[in-house]
Amino acid sequence: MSAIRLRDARIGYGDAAVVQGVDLTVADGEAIAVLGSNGSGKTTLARGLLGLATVLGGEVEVLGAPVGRPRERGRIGYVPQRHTVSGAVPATVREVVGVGRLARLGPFGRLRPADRAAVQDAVAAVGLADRLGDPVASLSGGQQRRVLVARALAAEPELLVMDEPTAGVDAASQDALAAVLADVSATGTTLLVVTHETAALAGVLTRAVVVDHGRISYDGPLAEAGVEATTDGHHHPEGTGLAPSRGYRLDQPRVTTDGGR
Ligand SMILES: Nc1ncnc2c1ncn2[C@@H]1O[C@H](COP(=O)(O)OP(=O)(O)OP(=O)(O)O)[C@@H](O)[C@H]1O
Repeated sequence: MSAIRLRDARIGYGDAAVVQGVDLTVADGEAIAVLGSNGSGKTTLARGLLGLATVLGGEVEVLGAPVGRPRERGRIGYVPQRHTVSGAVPATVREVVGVGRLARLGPFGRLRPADRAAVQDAVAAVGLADRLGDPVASLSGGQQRRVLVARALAAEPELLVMDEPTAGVDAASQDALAAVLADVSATGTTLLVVTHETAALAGVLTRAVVVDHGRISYDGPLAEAGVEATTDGHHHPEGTGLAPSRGYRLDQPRVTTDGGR
């Protein structure tokens, strides 16, 4: 079974397609990066897999069933773009991550000791074990993104879709996150990660697709995806998440068309 299978997919909002003509098959257990310039349609593609953007045509199948078909909760994990946890919710790290675990249990589930252990493990995996009881609102933006990653991990999903999980996260945390994703990938979880920053995740994500004006312009090894290193080579941990902040610039993805891919 393929974890993800798109055939001539058109995805958008209302009746306007943002992504079109997309063919993409991701095998179970694969780890794939979705690259491309701002506004190219990466997020829309990811949201289409989750039923959060509209499939306007073609086929979009996830974990063996068309998107939108009711499925067991918790099989797909999602880390949304940019959003930090709502500061208005006076929830602790443990509670927010626990919600991820509840998704796996279903509407009437209750967290049992094994589930609480899974929550603790997920929080520890993102390096926030000492913040379990703290209000999420008291954490930095980057730490809050790690809470969202932990929330997705806690469900132990078969497919994990992440939209710029490293945006606004400092370099040390990016490396920690890469190690977590390597572990998750090693357990057979399929990863699809929208990112502008491939440097930290290059060891985990082997394949890449480049989205250009709503179409896939490259599909192949991440290492050959035509990204170019920034000239200064410095980290910019204060990155806003709105622009590439580290490692590689993808504003103008260079995809060669001379037969060398
Ligand atoms: N909810 C929405 N309703 C209507 N149009 C949208 C919506 N979300 C995004 N779009 C449009 O879809 C296009 C692609 O946006 P998308 O967020 O998919 O790009 P992206 O590649 O993820 O960009 P970035 O790298 O800046 O996050 C943009 O033109 C945007 O205006």
